[in-house]
Amino acid sequence: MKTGPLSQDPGSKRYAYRVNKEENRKELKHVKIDESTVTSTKGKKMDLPKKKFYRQRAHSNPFSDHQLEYPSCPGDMNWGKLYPYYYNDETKEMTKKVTIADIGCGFGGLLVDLSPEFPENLMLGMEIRVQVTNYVEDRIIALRNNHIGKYQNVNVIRGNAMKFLPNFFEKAQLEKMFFCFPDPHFKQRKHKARIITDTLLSEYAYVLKEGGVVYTITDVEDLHNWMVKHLTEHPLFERLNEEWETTDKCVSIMRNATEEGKKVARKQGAKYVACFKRLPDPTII
Ligand SMILES: C[S@@+](CC[C@H](N)C(=O)[O-])C[C@H]1O[C@@H](n2cnc3c(N)ncnc32)[C@H](O)[C@@H]1O
Repeated sequence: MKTGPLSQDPGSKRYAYRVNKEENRKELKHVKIDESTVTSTKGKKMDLPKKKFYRQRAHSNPFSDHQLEYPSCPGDMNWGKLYPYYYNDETKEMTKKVTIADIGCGFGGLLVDLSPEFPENLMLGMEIRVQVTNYVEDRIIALRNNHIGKYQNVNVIRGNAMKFLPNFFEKAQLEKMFFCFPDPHFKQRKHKARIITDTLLSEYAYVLKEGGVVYTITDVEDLHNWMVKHLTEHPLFERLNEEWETTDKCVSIMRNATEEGKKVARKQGAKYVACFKRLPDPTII
């Protein structure tokens, strides 16, 4: 499937918009945006990207070969490019690691709202669709440009979370993983494409630290029951109770921040939440 700007009609407004944004992205994506870069763009506020120019098919097959780029192991990843504020030029080391992941982050609303709430944490969105990832990158570039020093702790990569998670994260690296309004894959024969399955839960348990939390939210009751069943049956997760949910600030952010969550709210649909704690590894005798 062609998804780049060249797949569009070269005379269209969308084509021109995408080409322009692509140039801007190439120039600023990995730059440490500070006072000097803003001066070079003449101190102008940047417009936030417009979603209508990044439209793409709603679903991407998680089993197809997307020619994705991924590191052979977490240590091979160039994290300084994504979070230049946290890269020490002298030691050539990152000063922090990613501890929060938004799996299937869509248009990035959760990351943007979590960023100021967790200024000490680096957060990464992983998104499989190209244009949607481009949108989040452009959104972060504009936010960093318009609010100097802010939004430095969030970024996004195009990736398939069902295939390459341990290539990006070490064992026990993450504190929180969000699964917000994941694709429901309604038909029974498509259930294997759901992002919560027994096998994948073992991978999520691997990258989550003890006491870390998996957050799930959906408007599809059947999917909610599926996620609760699989997480409850998994030996390394334990459900957190409603009282915990009402006091945890991420739960209220997750209910309201994401684009899908807003859509559901507009339609006055139900939102089903379930959160699970990563248990300690059992002792092997
Ligand atoms: C229904 S949308 C929800 C987006 C966002 N979390 C929200 O709540 O607004 C699900 C997103 O997950 C992405 N996605 C699906 N499978 C994925 C995978 N294996 N790896 C990464 N992203 C995936 C889709 O492209 C889509 O943007």
